[in-house]
Amino acid sequence: MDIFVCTADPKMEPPTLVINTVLSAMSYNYPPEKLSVYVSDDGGSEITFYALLEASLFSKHWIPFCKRFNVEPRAPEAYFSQHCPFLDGKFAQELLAIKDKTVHNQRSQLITFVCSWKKMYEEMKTRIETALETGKIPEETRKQHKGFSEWNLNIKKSDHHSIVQVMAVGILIDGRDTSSVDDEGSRLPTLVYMAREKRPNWPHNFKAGAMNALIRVSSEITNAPFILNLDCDMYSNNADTIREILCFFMDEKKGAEIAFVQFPQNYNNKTENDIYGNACYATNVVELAGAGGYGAALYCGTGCYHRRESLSGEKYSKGDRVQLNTRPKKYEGKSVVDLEESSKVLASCSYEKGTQWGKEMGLMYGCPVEDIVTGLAIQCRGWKSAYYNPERSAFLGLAPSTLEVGLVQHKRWSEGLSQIFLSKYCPFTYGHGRIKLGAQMAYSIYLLWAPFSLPTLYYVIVPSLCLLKGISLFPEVSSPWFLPFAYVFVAKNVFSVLEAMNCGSTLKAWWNLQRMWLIRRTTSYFLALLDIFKRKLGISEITFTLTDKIVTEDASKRYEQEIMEFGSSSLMFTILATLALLNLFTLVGGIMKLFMDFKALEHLILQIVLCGIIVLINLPVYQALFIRSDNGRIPSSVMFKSVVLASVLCLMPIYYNISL
Ligand SMILES: O=c1ccn([C@@H]2O[C@H](COP(=O)(O)OP(=O)(O)O[C@H]3O[C@H](CO)[C@@H](O)[C@H](O)[C@H]3O)[C@@H](O)[C@H]2O)c(=O)[nH]1
Ligand SMILES: [Mn+2]
Repeated sequence: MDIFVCTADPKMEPPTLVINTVLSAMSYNYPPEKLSVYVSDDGGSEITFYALLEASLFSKHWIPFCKRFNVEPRAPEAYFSQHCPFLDGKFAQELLAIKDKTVHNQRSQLITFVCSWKKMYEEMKTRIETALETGKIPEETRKQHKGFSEWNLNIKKSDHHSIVQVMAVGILIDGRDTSSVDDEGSRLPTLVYMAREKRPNWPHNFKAGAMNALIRVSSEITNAPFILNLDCDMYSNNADTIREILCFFMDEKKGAEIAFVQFPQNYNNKTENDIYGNACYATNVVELAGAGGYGAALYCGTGCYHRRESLSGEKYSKGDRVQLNTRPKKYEGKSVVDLEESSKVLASCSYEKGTQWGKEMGLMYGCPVEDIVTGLAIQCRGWKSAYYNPERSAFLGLAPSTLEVGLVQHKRWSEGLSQIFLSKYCPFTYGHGRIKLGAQMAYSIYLLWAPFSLPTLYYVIVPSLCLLKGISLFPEVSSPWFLPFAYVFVAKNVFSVLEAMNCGSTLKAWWNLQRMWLIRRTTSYFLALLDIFKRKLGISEITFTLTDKIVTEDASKRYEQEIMEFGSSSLMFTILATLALLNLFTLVGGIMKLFMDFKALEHLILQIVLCGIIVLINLPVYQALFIRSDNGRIPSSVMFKSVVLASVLCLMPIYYNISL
């Protein structure tokens, strides 16, 4: 099993986060000589390399501890934060009360261990954080690994990751080496650091480029038949997952056709009522599982186990039974230095020139959601994929904890997804005859996110403006045509609430999700749609805005209290505040009109209901505009712009023609 962990920027993705993921992956319950962890560092940062060196030393104590006491989760930060009560006075009292001697001894031994490893972990964390702040690595450590010499020549600063010219492959632990053992004398898994070469004039293809370099480098070093792909913020939360997924791949009847097994993205920082709609209750339990039912689970970029052949571009053909134990082991007999040197060639910019990498081989280039399009292409090459959502989350990651970060992420996603729909990979054409119709449709509900912004914008602008002018758009209450409208509205929402609650959501979380859908569709998806057109016209290029994994203490407090975070003058906030105000103005205007002419209620009722719901859903926006005074409120410049824009919209004359 080769495990790939991708990271791209030591400031936005702190090295301590990366090593937590790495340590959790290294301590899987799986034979260490068959387990390797590869870290791709697109930031080319010496500090990340240093952090990994620290982690490799820490792992010698951590792995045997985890295995001996069978602890979970095995990411130290998460473990210590969950087991803090362990160390307080109450626990000591409970310990005294345990009569059984063996249990008592075991418990007290565990506590001694936890205390000493926690201290050791905290010290290591401080060293790494100091190194990150000062940009300096202790001289002592520098001497410990020749890998640091890579940073002597070319770069001083790793901030400019697009001009970073470091190329390094450092094998920090060589799993073949019988002398690299942990505290208890057991072998350690292999640990490799890779920073592929980057040059200003070569496209580096973001995460897809990093993954492809990892596929090649790992094939040179360990060449395991299965690959687990993790983002740097997603730690393993269950040490037995590898053994579980092997049941899919090695199933006598159906195993051979399985290309990958995808787990849902779950988060360890989610709050009770999921203010930013990250938890995806119904998506994880119903939608993705449904696609998996068609043998076409979507590849979601992290928490996914792959069969190496399928990821490298091979087609599935019936009767092809891969002999897992007879794979060529190219690395046998080669020294670490040789392996590092030969891997560097594979991680260089020019290696892919004139090859099929990024097209037929590896992850696909040219799309900001490389994961989804690659998964679809693999399925169209005849493979099947499975979706697995066990009771205990297999992985836990970090969900965006501010509104802006979440919206930027959705913009990238919706842009990439709709780009697939408009490309030759459109599931209805490319997938025709290759994947089932149900699977094509399952893909399309995501691929059409961006265009869905248009009807949503229509519904939040036009009916409200017409209400203000007294123009009726929907059937009157007494008309038989009123029924279908009312039915669709009620049935859709009742169903949606029941479904969400059934999947573990709370009522408030469902309501919050409705707000997020409204906001996403009118901001992220709309802007994504504009960018898609710009790209079609050749005006803009594809980008990948990294999701920031750290927030200020102040903002993270508000996140825990589920108070929406605005606090910047992003264009998206101007749009959402304008729409919220527009509906507030039109609702007030509409109601005033009713006071003058009560009979109008009959034909304006649906618009009033619609406008009223939009206002209700936007309550946190009005609070952020007018009531709140903390740093997360909507800045006054945005407020000013949106008041002007909403008023202009209200004053706009509307010409209409009733021909009925
Ligand atoms: O040039 C890059 C950019 C990103 N990454 C890594 O890619 C991962 C995902 O980036 P992130 O900013 O966290 O994006 P998310 O939106 O949170 O990621 C989701 O969406 C992406 C596609 O848009 C997928 O690649 C991810 O796997 C999936 O988790 C992270 O580990 C990054 O370090 C790189 O290695 N190189
Ligand atoms: Mn992420």
